[in-house]
Amino acid sequence: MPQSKTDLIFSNKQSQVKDFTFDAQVVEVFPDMISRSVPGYNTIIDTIGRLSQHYVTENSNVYDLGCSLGAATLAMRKAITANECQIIGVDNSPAMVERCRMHVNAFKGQTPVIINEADIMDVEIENASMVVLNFTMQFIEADKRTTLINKIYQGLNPGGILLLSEKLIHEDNVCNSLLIDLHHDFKRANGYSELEIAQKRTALENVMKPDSIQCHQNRLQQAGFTHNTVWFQCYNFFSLVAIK
Ligand SMILES: Nc1ncnc2c1ncn2[C@@H]1O[C@H](C[S@+](CC[C@H]([NH3+])C(=O)[O-])CC(=O)[O-])[C@@H](O)[C@H]1O
Ligand SMILES: O=C(O)C(=O)Cc1ccccc1
Repeated sequence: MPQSKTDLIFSNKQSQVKDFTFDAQVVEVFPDMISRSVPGYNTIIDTIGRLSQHYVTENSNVYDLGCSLGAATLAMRKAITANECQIIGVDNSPAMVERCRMHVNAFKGQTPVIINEADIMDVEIENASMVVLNFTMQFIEADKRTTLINKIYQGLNPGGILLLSEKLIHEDNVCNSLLIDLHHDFKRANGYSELEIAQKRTALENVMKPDSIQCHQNRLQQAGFTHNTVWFQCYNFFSLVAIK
């Protein structure tokens, strides 16, 4: 990923903090924002690449839903060894899609990549060996999440894998506060001020609604996934894999 500008979006006091959107201003600083805000982000991207090497099969589709600037797509394109497959990245932010296409075109790779500007709720999933939802489902309305996971299950081939990463809430209030405090410490250690932390929290309040790990696992089981395991957790962020 090319060098990114420093995220200063929430550094000045705003009289009214607006709901967070993935606009051109966010795109400009996104790599810096996500790596300073999400513990383990780079580990997760590396692991997505590793998993794609194992799970992506010949003549199949690979989906990166909510692909942002294409970090997961590029990690998979580097790692995939199977022939005749394609990666389909999807994002509904025009600014993200434009920059993502630039990133994808800046590197060469064996596996073809298509970046579609669309709502992931409208995308058909078919003949998939791997689907990535890396910190995207938390932005989908809660009542649509079951439909989305069911659609992914239906579109996966037997043996196919879903990688799902999300911010989480802990069902126990004391543990939940502890995890949030540790996340805020992490942000402070990465140079964010109290004002930046507080204003971003307000901006995300209406647009990002995390579920508990238990809620995610129940949804996956109800969709038909018989195997799933959390492979990563740091504070209130986790990543799991589910296999059909
Ligand atoms: N309904 C939707 N349809 C399509 N895209 C959507 C939708 N809702 C949100 N998005 C898109 O989902 C992405 C979420 S960021 C994913 C990081 C990436 N996966 C990464 O591995 O770097 C996570 C974060 O910033 O916390 C944004 O680009 C939105 O435009
Ligand atoms: O910053 C946060 O608190 C997050 O939850 C992570 C994040 C990262 C990038 C955009 C939106 C949320």
